[in-house]
Parts: sequence; C-alpha cells; structure tokens
Amino acid sequence: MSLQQQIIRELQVKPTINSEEEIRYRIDFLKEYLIKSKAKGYVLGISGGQDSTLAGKLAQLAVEELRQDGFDASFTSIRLPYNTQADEKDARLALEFINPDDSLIFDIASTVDEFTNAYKLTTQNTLSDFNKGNVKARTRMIAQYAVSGERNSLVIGTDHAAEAVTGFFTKYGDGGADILPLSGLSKRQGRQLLIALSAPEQLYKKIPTADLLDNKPLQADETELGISYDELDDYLEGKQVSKEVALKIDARYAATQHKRNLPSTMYDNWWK
Ligand SMILES: Nc1ncnc2c1ncn2[C@@H]1O[C@H](COP(=O)(O)OP(=O)(O)OC[C@H]2O[C@@H]([n+]3cccc(C(=O)O)c3)[C@H](O)[C@@H]2O)[C@@H](O)[C@H]1O
Ligand SMILES: Nc1ncnc2c1ncn2[C@@H]1O[C@H](COP(=O)(O)OP(=O)(O)OP(=O)(O)O)[C@@H](O)[C@H]1O
Ligand SMILES: [Mg+2]
Repeated sequence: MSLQQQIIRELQVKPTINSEEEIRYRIDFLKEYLIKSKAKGYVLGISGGQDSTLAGKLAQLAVEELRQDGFDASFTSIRLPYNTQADEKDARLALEFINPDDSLIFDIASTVDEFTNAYKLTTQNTLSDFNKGNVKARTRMIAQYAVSGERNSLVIGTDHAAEAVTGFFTKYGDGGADILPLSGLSKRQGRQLLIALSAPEQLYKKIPTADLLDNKPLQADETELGISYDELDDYLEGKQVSKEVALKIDARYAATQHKRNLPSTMYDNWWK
C-alpha cells in the first residue's frame, strides 16, 4: 500500500461525501458523546474562520436536539481575540450564523503580553513572533478549558484531515481538545458541509488563516505551508498529485507524527 493510501486510511478520509449524511453523522456523534460523558455542554473558540464556524454550528444543532429530548445541554462560544482581530467582522458573522446559546469574549492580549514580558525577564531574550503565536494558541486553549471546567462542559477541537496530515496546529494549543467532530474531512469537504448548512458565503470562501503572527496578520495558511489546500485535499481524497507535492506532504506527515500521538514512552513503537 502506498504512503498516500496508508494516510488516507489512518485519517479516515472518504473520496466523496454526502453532505446530509455527514452532517447527521457528526451531530449524532456530538450528541452521543455528550450523553455518555455526562457533561453539560460544549465550548469552542469562534474565530470567524471556516473550521470553527462549521464545528460551532454542528455543536449548536446537537445541543438543541438534545434539549428537545429532555437533556440539559448547551453550547458556549468564545471569541478569543488578541487585541482587535483584523477579521473581527467575520467572527461576528459566524456567531450570527451559529446563534450559540451563550457567547463570551475573552481578549487574550493581556495574558499573552504578560507572558512574553516574563519570558524576556527570565531569559533576557525576546520570544520570536512565531513562538509567541504558539503561546497565543495555547492561551486560547487555557481559556476554553477554564470555561469548560466551570460549566461542566467539553472542549471542541476543529482539527480535520488537511490539518492532521500536515500537523498544522499548535501542539496542546488548538490541538488540545476533548472531541474532534471534523476529523476525517478534507478542507473542501468542510466547505461542502457549510454550504449545505446555508452558511454565509463569506465564511466558506474565506482564505484560511491561523492568524497567529503580530508581523503578518491574516497570513494565509497556504503561504506558510507552501502547499495549497486543493493539493492537500486532492492527496487526501486519493487523487493524483504531482510528485513534488506528494513528497512535501509525505515529509510533513513524517515530521509531525509526534503531534498525532500521546507523549512518547519507551513502550511505543510509532516513533522508531
Ligand atoms: N519528534 C518529536 N517528538 C516529540 N515532540 C516533538 C518532536 N519534535 C518536536 N516536538 C515538540 O513539538 C514542538 C513543536 O510543535 P508546536 O509547538 O505545535 O510548534 P510548530 O509545529 O513548530 O508550530 C505550530 C504550527 O502550526 C501552525 N498553526 C498553529 C495553530 C493554528 C493553526 C491553524 O491552522 O489555524 C496553525 C502554526 O502556524 C505553525 O506552523 C517542539 O517545540 C517540541 O516541543
Ligand atoms: N481569534 C480567535 N478567536 C477564537 N478562537 C480562535 C481564534 N483563533 C483561533 N481560534 C481557535 O483555534 C482553532 C484553530 O484555528 P484555525 O485557523 O485552524 O481554524 P478556523 O479559524 O476556524 O478556520 P480556518 O482554518 O479556515 O482559518 C479555531 O477553529 C478556533 O477554535
Ligand atoms: Mg483561522
């Protein structure tokens, strides 16, 4: 079996999806998991990007159905800007579309800035913009877990196959979550689900961005990755991509195995 086929199997990507079936499957997963866990709801950071718009909408629909069945369940969205977010209007639009039960705004700037000051005092070095970006992602994780702890809830993560294959997330930042309702989807399949859910066009046509850098606000993921989402999606959906693209994806996949596994012990074999 080729590495491409192994990855497709590991990440459970389908070559094509039926929107209605996938939406039902993922809402049912969120419902069943919440009942089993005995938690009272879900918490998710809403950025205004495609992934959190989709995961947030699925979560809100799931808790609404659970309430109709007599369960105590609610969804809390949290906007987590670092000061003012350049694409703030998209975050507002996403919230309008999701219509969450409860909505909080937690500005992470003072926490992140205090941390970077302490880092400088301790090491005499300035934390790079790149590593500060990972501190932002991890601070967002801490905020979501604080809220979820207080509300007896679970934290949703927005990882999907196109991020998983490249390890394009911050370990224990946006990668730190309890449940991943978008797993197995390519980026364009996520877009397909948003269209089926009648999301505003701006939200699914938006250029994906991690938006973690002070020096390059709204930098496109594709610019940082050096691979396009269309190329990643083609690879994941089993289509042929150029040899050069396949080699780049294979290399990123190998270098990021540690992000798709729990911390390594001497009894594990995956890292050898
Ligand atoms: N072999 C190994 N075994 C076990 N652990 C290993 C390891 N190699 C590195 N590590 C550890 O992992 C760390 C590096 O991983 P990590 O801290 O995640 O950092 P890293 O992967 O270098 O950076 C995160 C990347 O994810 C992107 N991102 C983040 C957040 C959201 C999004 C988005 O799509 O919106 C994208 C971000 O733009 C950046 O390119 C190292 O500092 C080290 O501690
Ligand atoms: N400014 C923000 N406010 C709230 N949550 C955020 C913010 N930035 C990132 N997040 C959280 O981190 C997750 C990972 O970011 P990521 O950029 O991969 O997803 P996205 O912004 O939802 O979609 P896209 O990849 O299309 O930009 C988001 O889904 C969201 O839950
Ligand atoms: Mg984003």
